[in-house]
Amino acid sequence: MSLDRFYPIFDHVDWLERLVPLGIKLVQLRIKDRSDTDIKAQIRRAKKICAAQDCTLIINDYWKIALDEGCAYVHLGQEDLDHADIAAIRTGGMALGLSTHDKAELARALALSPDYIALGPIYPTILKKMKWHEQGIDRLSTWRGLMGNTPLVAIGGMSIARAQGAFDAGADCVAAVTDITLNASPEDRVREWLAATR
Ligand SMILES: Cc1ncc(COP(=O)(O)OP(=O)(O)O)c(N)n1
Ligand SMILES: Cc1nc(C(=O)O)sc1CCOP(=O)(O)O
Ligand SMILES: [Mg+2]
Repeated sequence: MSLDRFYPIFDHVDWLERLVPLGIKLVQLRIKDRSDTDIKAQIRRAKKICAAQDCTLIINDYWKIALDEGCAYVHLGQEDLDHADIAAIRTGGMALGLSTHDKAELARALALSPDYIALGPIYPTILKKMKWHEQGIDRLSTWRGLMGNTPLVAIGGMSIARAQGAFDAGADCVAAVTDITLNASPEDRVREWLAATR
């Protein structure tokens, strides 16, 4: 399954309702600190929105709810992996994306034959506090060389101006959060991303 080159990430389904119809073909719902009932309701809405727009929906963290709700794709970080049932995810037919930040994490991820691997933070991020220093663009080339044909996602401090450098270094796809959500016009920003990555 090939990934669209533009991979926006949002923390509430309201963002998907507003922005996916602009032409987004790959999106992550990254909900934090909500009840299971609320998460389930948001996932149900997100599935409808994405199905109507032919957009691939990736659910962050909540692999069990995603499985129960018939979702097609989940994203897990290294801590999430400690508690996830990978066999259940695979038996349930879900595709799997994984986060990596160093070579040990990359080896762990590759052993699970994921559908993509994300490397971050490529640049400093203001979204969340991370123990990882910025990786830099060159690290994407290192990952590319170690990953065979597994798709590579660049994340962390990404912007349109920085995207081409990530692609040139070997990324297949660029993920972004605050470049869109903190923009004065998220709609215009999404249109700009789409134009720059198509
Ligand atoms: C595409 C993509 N890459 C990395 C992450 C981060 O996942 P994780 O390390 O589990 O951290 P949280 O996003 O859960 O805070 C991601 N969500 N998506
Ligand atoms: C959620 C997330 N994961 C990262 C990682 O490196 O694993 S960086 C990141 C935040 C991305 O947000 P922004 O585009 O606003 O920097
Ligand atoms: Mg996570």
